[in-house]
Amino acid sequence: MLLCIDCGNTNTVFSIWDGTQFLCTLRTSTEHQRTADQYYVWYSTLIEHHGIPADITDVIISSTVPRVVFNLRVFADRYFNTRPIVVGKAECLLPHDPRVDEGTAVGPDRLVNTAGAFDRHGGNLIVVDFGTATTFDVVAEDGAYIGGVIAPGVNLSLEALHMAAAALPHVDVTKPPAVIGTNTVACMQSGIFWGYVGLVRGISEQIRAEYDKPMKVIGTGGLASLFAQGDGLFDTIEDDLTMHGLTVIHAYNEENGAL
Ligand SMILES: Nc1ncnc2c1ncn2[C@@H]1O[C@H](COP(=O)(O)OP(=O)(O)O)[C@@H](O)[C@H]1O
Ligand SMILES: CC(C)(COP(=O)(O)O)[C@@H](O)C(=O)NCCC(=O)O
Ligand SMILES: [K+]
Repeated sequence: MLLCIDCGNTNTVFSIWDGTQFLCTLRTSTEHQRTADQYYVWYSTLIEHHGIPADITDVIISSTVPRVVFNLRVFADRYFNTRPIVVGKAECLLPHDPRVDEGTAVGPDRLVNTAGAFDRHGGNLIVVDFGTATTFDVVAEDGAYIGGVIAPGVNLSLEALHMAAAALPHVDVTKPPAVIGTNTVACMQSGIFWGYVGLVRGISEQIRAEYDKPMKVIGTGGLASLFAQGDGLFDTIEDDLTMHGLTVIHAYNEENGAL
């Protein structure tokens, strides 16, 4: 079985792929001090709790935080006796190489989203990922990542508002009942929710105009389903897109003898 690890700047997600389906998905906060042993204590406790028959033979890692990769490699080696493939490293083949400015280190999460989305939908796509940052990944006709947009994440923007303004409280992201807020919290929620709806709609439209071919828009990441309520933003929402991309890249490496 394959253990897929997607480490973002906020959360690290583990998912076990049995070749047909994901058996479980475990989420922990991303902390660069966490050791291989700490990962295992957390992982094995939950696996046992859920009664998952997990016989891990392979591990694939995508991490937007370079510092955590060392301990995740040790974790794979010590507890599963396997050498993981790490997306973005030379050892990991990609179905399509990105076409970006020379010297650009594209976020591995974006390469993985690209591979996952192309596998499901073919080319000419915009993938919108609501993570710590809100990213737009443009997938060309042939499946290559050709660039995109990086905007501040939804929670990051709310947090910045709270930190910078003495009278603004900490609030949760939610869809407010109206655009015109009649109290402070409602005003902030409106600014964030409708602000991001406008951002996603506007940027998607501008990408489409620049790209000049019909494109599908796919939403993913923790908050995508909330923004799906902002009608017509996405053609589809796929919460498991990054995990699916990891299985696609793993299979590609296996087929091409890189494992
Ligand atoms: N279902 C959810 N509802 C509300 N907030 C969420 C949900 N899932 C994730 N978040 C928040 O969205 C932000 C991005 O989360 P995540 O997608 O895990 O980011 P990353 O991949 O960058 O680690 C975090 O601040 C997280 O707390
Ligand atoms: C843009 C990101 C911070 C998004 O990370 P996330 O929100 O998933 O934690 C990450 O993809 C990254 O560090 N990218 C490197 C720069 C680039 O992709 O061009
Ligand atoms: K992400």
